Amino acid sequence: GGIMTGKQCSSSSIRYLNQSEAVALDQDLFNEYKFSVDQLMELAGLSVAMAVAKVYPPSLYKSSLIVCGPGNNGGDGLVAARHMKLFGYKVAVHYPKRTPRPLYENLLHQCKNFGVDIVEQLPHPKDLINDYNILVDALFGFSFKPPVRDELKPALDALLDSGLPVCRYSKVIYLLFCCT
Ligand SMILES: NC(=O)C1=CN([C@@H]2O[C@H](COP(=O)(O)OP(=O)(O)OC[C@H]3O[C@@H](n4cnc5c(N)ncnc54)[C@H](OP(=O)(O)O)[C@@H]3O)[C@@H](O)[C@H]2O)[C@@H](O)CC1
Repeated sequence: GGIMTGKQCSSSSIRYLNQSEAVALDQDLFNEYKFSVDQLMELAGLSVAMAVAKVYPPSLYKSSLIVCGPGNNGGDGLVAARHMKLFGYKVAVHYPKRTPRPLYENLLHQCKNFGVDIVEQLPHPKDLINDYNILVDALFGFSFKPPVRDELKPALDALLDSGLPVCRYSKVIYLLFCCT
């Protein structure tokens, strides 16, 4: 049995997964439950958008910036961007390192078609506050190996140094939404 087996979701049993548990859960979802990557990514991104909207409603935090990394975590961010746009946010995506795979290319295409603004060059972290009310961290998931390489350092600095609220997420979010 995998990590999902026999687990009940109740508020008292909710806790964060560590990196190896998140990887194991992923393997369970693929191998035992036969989910596809796009299915899981759509569920993850929608859950992120719903969680963000619950904590930072678009009526109060109108303008959002989602910082997307090169892997599946970045893909979750692209999905979240599309849903957040539908929820009424003004949405911008910064996606500095693009992995040439149809999965990501199609998600980016969908973002553009949904009116998400693609920002190539970020302003200085301290100036982000002039344009945005919240940031969403979709830079790395469980395959991140520190230290961060130079190519993605500016994206990370934006998330660390803006002074804006930053929504961070992990697998646990969509597990919660699966269970409730
Ligand atoms: N598995 C699934 O199907 C699903 C997973 N989901 C989500 O995906 C997350 C895991 O996704 P993932 O395995 O693609 O890896 P992720 O952490 O996003 O990034 C890897 C990228 O980062 C790069 N990189 C690493 N270290 C670096 C460094 N120091 N500095 C710079 N770059 C660095 C690395 O580059 P590389 O080292 O390979 O050249 C690679 O390009 C998981 O946490 C969950 O949120 C959901 O979508 C549901 C479906």
